[in-house]
Amino acid sequence: MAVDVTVRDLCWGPHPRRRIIEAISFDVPAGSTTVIVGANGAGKSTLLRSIYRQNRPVAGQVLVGGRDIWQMPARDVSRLIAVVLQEIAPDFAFTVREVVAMGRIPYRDSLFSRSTTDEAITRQALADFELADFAHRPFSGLSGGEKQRALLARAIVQQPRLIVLDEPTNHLDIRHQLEVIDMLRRLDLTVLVTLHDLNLAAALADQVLVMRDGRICALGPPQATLTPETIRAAFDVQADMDRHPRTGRPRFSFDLLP
Ligand SMILES: Nc1ncnc2c1ncn2[C@@H]1O[C@H](COP(=O)(O)OP(=O)(O)OP(=O)(O)O)[C@@H](O)[C@H]1O
Repeated sequence: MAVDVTVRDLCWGPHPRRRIIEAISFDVPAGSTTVIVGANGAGKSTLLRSIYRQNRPVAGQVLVGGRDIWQMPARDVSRLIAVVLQEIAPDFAFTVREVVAMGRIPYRDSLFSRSTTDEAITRQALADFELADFAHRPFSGLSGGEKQRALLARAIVQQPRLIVLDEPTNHLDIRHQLEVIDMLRRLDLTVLVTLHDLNLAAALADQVLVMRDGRICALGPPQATLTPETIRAAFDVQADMDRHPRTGRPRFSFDLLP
């Protein structure tokens, strides 16, 4: 079951005189999708790190399902939140099946115990993500897109209530990008995701959070936030917008400012 997320007055910086994100507040209703967009260096990944319990905030709170994640044991958080990161993991000496099965670790009594439930969930995810044919190949031998799919499958077998994804479509071809968006739309989970592609963001989001220089510069449904004015303010580009013929959602093409 999905959980809601509340972020209040969140600030983080590497040392007291340098803040990278400042006074970030927003709510993500249970089961909804919030897409974070912003220029390179705007602070998107830094914001996510405080939400999935990597960077302890210097001020503010992150509540997931009403609980402050910085007051919870790490193991409990790992049953609540799954993370798919932008950096492809270094070349593990593991097979694809082993990498996907790692998502079950928060449910194991010991690192090496494995239940038949773990096996069944892992097998299903390998099939759902079209990874069954690669299951026994080394993870390191996969293409960038195949690795990304394996890391998504690992997040899903974790059976989280909230999934946090940093640029999950980065290495994917257009069909696999659309499949990831479609999968995220169908998940019965709360989704928090950064995307650089504003057309994908508009297609997926219930809510868009636009960041600029470590702060929120727009927050709300895509029709209200992904406007040429906001895009110009956040990215310094000119955006021409029309509506998608089937969904009515915003659709863009871009140019450098004259
Ligand atoms: N631990 C750190 N120490 C110092 N600076 C940091 C640290 N972490 C992040 N930064 C800086 O904070 C800024 C925001 O980085 P962040 O990775 O959050 O941006 P982003 O919006 O995710 O960018 P991109 O779209 O390029 O992935 C960058 O200038 C980065 O160098």
